[in-house]
Amino acid sequence: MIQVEGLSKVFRRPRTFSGPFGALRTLVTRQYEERTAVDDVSFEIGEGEIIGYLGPNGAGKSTTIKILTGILTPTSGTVRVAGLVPWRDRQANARNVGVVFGQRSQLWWDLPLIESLRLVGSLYDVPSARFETSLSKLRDLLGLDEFLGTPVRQLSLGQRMRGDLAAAVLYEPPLLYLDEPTVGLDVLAKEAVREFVVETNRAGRTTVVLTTHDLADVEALCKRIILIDRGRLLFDGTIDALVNQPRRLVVLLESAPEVVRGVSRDGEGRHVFEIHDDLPGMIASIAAEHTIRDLSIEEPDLESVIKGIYAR
Ligand SMILES: Nc1ncnc2c1ncn2[C@@H]1O[C@H](COP(=O)(O)OP(=O)(O)OP(=O)(O)O)[C@@H](O)[C@H]1O
Repeated sequence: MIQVEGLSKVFRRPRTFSGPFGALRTLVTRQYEERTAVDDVSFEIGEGEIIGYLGPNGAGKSTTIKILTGILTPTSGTVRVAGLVPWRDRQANARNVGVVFGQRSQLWWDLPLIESLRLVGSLYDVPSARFETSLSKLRDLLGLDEFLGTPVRQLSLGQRMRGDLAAAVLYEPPLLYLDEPTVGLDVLAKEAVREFVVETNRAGRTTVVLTTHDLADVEALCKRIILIDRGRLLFDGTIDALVNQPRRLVVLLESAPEVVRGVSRDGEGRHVFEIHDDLPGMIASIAAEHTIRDLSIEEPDLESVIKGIYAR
């Protein structure tokens, strides 16, 4: 469904000067600085997958999504989305994709939700019978009835998000980009969004690319994740492969030596050992040479594993 090969995006913006006459200096010097937002990234996403596209703030996630939706042109690399080059075939590509940005609505602020949905239907040339069937399914699935006649600006965040989701899938695109779809929502509303994504993916084999900082979304929805940081791809694989790592023994020693059994002290003065077999034997051999102040056993969880990858 999506093929990305050697994708890079470098932004070039005027260098700004501060201080007295800074604005004038910015104007007259015309110096530019470059920022590489996406740096030689390659991946493939198959039909029907739900992928978590993750990274810390400024990692390059939105820039990648903007390239995949055709809003931005890359500096180099090749991209195919359902066989199309998104920035060249922008209109055809737009028909293949639904997009939801959690931080801002795509709906018409002053129109009742139903009118916004009708407009989306006509913009995407959805025949009226198909529109009505699709709308009636979405009314059930997203519980739209109680606020279909309400202007979008009066909707609560959770209602607005349900409206945005409906607009994104009304024309049944094979591909859905969700950018922080649960940001700011309460627990129940988050759950409703996740159920909707699972159902949409299941019913129409819709491919979903999800960017989020909420790892509960990722654990609920994605089998596979792609991690990027500072524009570079750090990991591409299943969550199972990430989390299925040895448990760890964390030890705080009285004398805090630099190295114990080949393991260096970390920034918090702890020694962290991978547990492969005989845990009591491991503890006994450490205790034979050092006084143990504290010890604990850590199960690998997605958050700590991801933090570990970012820290590398
Ligand atoms: N239009 C632009 N002009 C210049 N620099 C930009 C532009 N858009 C993004 N950047 C820079 O590119 C880098 C990647 O930004 P991007 O928005 O893709 O990150 P992100 O992973 O989506 O972050 P977040 O999680 O905070 O939304 C950042 O350093 C950002 O400042």
